[in-house]
Amino acid sequence: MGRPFAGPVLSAVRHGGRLVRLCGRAAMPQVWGYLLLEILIGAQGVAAAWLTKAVIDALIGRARLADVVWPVAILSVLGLVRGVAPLIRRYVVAEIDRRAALTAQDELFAAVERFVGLDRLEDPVFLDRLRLAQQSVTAPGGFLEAAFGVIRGVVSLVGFVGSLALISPAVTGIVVIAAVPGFVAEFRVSRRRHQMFMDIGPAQRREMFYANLLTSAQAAKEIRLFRLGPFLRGRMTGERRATDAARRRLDRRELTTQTTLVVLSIVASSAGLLWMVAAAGRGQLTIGDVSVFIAAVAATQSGLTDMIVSTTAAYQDALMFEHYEAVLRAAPAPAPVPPTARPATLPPTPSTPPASVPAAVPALRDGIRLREVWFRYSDDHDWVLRGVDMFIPAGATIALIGANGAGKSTLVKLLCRLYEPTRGAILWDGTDIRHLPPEELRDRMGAVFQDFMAYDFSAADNIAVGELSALDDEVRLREAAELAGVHDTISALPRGYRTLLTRMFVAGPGPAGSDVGVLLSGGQWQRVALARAYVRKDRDVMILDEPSSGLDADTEHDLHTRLKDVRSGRTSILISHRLGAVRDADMIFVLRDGVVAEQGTHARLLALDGDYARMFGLQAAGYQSEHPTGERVG
Ligand SMILES: Nc1ncnc2c1ncn2[C@@H]1O[C@H](COP(=O)(O)OP(=O)(O)OP(=O)(O)O)[C@@H](O)[C@H]1O
Repeated sequence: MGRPFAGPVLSAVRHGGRLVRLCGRAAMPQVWGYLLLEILIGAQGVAAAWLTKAVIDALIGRARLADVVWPVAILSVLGLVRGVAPLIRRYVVAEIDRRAALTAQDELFAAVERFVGLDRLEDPVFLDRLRLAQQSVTAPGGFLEAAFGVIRGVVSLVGFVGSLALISPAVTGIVVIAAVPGFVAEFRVSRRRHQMFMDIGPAQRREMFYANLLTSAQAAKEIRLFRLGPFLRGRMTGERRATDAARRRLDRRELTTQTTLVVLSIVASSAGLLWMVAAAGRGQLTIGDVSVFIAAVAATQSGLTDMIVSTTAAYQDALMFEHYEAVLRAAPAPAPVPPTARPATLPPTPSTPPASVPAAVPALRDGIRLREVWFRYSDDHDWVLRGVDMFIPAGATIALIGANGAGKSTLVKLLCRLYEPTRGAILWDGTDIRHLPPEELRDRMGAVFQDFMAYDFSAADNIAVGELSALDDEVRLREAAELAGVHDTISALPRGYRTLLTRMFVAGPGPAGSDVGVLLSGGQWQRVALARAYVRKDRDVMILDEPSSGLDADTEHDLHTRLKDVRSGRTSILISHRLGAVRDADMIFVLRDGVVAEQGTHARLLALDGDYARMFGLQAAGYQSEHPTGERVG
């Protein structure tokens, strides 16, 4: 075995060891029980063969019935073991699978949660690895089944090969040596299969994307209207055909390998049979010997084949588990959580505590400074920010404006530490936010993002996700909804705040006949997202990225007047294309070409007669021309 073969095998052994430890952590008694069962199943075959020989030889030697009672009784017990043990084994493996998969899934998602920013979740290589990691732990018991199958095979083979060797060392050698090429070939196929899984990852992800699109209610409007169905189906099946072709190539290789293995073993067993017939003819073997020999050759061959299949399956699972370990390794180590600081969670509390750190971010006193901030999403992307200098005074309401793609949303994502500046720094009262615990920093902020989430939860839960401590606090939820102007809408729903804002998970009509999921309009959803931000209105910094784009004129006006009262004395960052909505801000920043091109109050920027004045003039002119009386508006 050369280095290129030994390296992956050793690494698979290491990963396999960790996979066993994972199963042990999740279901230790079951793992031990399973191992004992496999040893028992492996040993019973050999014992049965020798007991059968004893019975046959005794009967041929005209022994009394009493002499064979015990061997026959033990044979019956062994028969029972052979029948029942596999059933128990199936149950135990399923139980190990359930427990270990639960632990592994929780650990995996806890690790994903610990990544500070979003960059990993936007990295296709990482996403492929994550998918393989998820796949690798859907049935961790599968690895044990394969690995313990090898142990069972070893126990059984040692017995049968030993028995065979007692009768004919030469035949034993032939049978064992005939299996070696199969072993090596199967390992090679295994490695290729693992590589194939990696290679087809992107195509599988695209296929999944098309499949989800074709069944998404949101996408259905455009798919029906533009008749996109056949086009998307064509792309989906195209991806499937490509992955199927890769699988087929490998299946053919495996078929060739396994056929060769079977032919080799049949040749070996035929040679053994010939020898045995000749030896029995010469009177060198008893009938009992013949029975043991036939059982041993058959068992050795099938045992070797099973071992090859089990070993390569275990090898394959261990290689796949490497992806799970890589994700866990890449995630920052979990920080200890003070027992009292544990937040309420939605949905039910995971068994592993979420990453958190002791409070270390002080309330904002002076302000947030962006110092020469440069940013691009990756080395392959263009610069979005090219040296932004900006000071956001504590307690002020500031507005960010600029053309589409100017980098406004990017800038606020940097403030939340969802990405790190490529160069420069963001200072929270003079401290670089990279030195602050991200969870604590985010705890000091509230936000409505442009692409806010519409969760398939109830209305109450949809607001409470902004502040989980308010989950059961109807007064706070209602207050937030009132501020966002959505209380009346929610109250009028069939189950008020407990109405599901989705039709995905409705279980059917309840006693009141009102268990219907309700779909909200775009503007209503936006108000729910606003309520989600308002429920944490006491936070130091509130970010509202296009909070009013879907709102009607009355609500938009309401939102901005209320925001001032609600946030008075607290820092707010407002992004909007409707300049009328931001004119009252204490400071307006205009982003252009990756830098702050203009800054000042509304009046100052108008006086400056730059971009802001031009854009404001355009919008104001639009309103004026539409005004029925022709009077000035603004
Ligand atoms: N996750 C991302 N990965 C790569 N590029 C991105 C990502 N998000 C945004 N961009 C790019 O960064 C640039 C700035 O985007 P950003 O969303 O910050 O602009 P914006 O000023 O908020 O625009 P808009 O007014 O249209 O909302 C755009 O060119 C966009 O394509």
